Amino acid sequence: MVKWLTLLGFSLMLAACQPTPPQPLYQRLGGQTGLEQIVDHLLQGIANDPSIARHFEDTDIANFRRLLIEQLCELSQGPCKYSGVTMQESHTGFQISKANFDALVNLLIDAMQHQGVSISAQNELLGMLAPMYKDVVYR
Ligand code: HEM
Repeated sequence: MVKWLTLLGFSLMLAACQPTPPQPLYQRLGGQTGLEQIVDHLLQGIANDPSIARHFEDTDIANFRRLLIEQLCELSQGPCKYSGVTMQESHTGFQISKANFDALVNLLIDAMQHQGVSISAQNELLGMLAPMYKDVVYR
């Protein structure tokens, strides 16, 4: 009996030591509220940087905000479905440069940092956005 209880005790201890799986990225970005705040901070950064803001002169910003939140939510496995057009379609004709792209990514990093998002979650999201470079720059 004592032997069984000892064994059970060890099993419970081992179970407690198992690393807990990381939360989905969506949660680590702060869920819907977190994403909204990240995007709002990013929009503020865009507004303050004339080299990026000039591209958005004719853009419906409220719609862009809604679509960007939707896209980031879907990418991070949140409960959303992106309803916008492809990255290639939406960026064609804007002649966005590599410097523009890097500047926007830096503003996003700044926004995530401000929101207290962990470095690993930041890198995960950035890793998902990096392949979009070819669809955004010099289209
Ligand atoms: C990975 C980086 C980027 C992501 C994830 C992204 C995402 C998006 C999304 C979701 C939309 C809305 C698409 C739609 O209307 O259906 C959009 C539109 C737009 N993006 Fe980006 N974007 C990125 C980089 C950039 C950069 C670097 C610039 C310029 C500096 C830029 C300028 C624009 C503009 C001007 C529009 C609005 C186009 C319009 O008014 O129809 N984007 N982007």
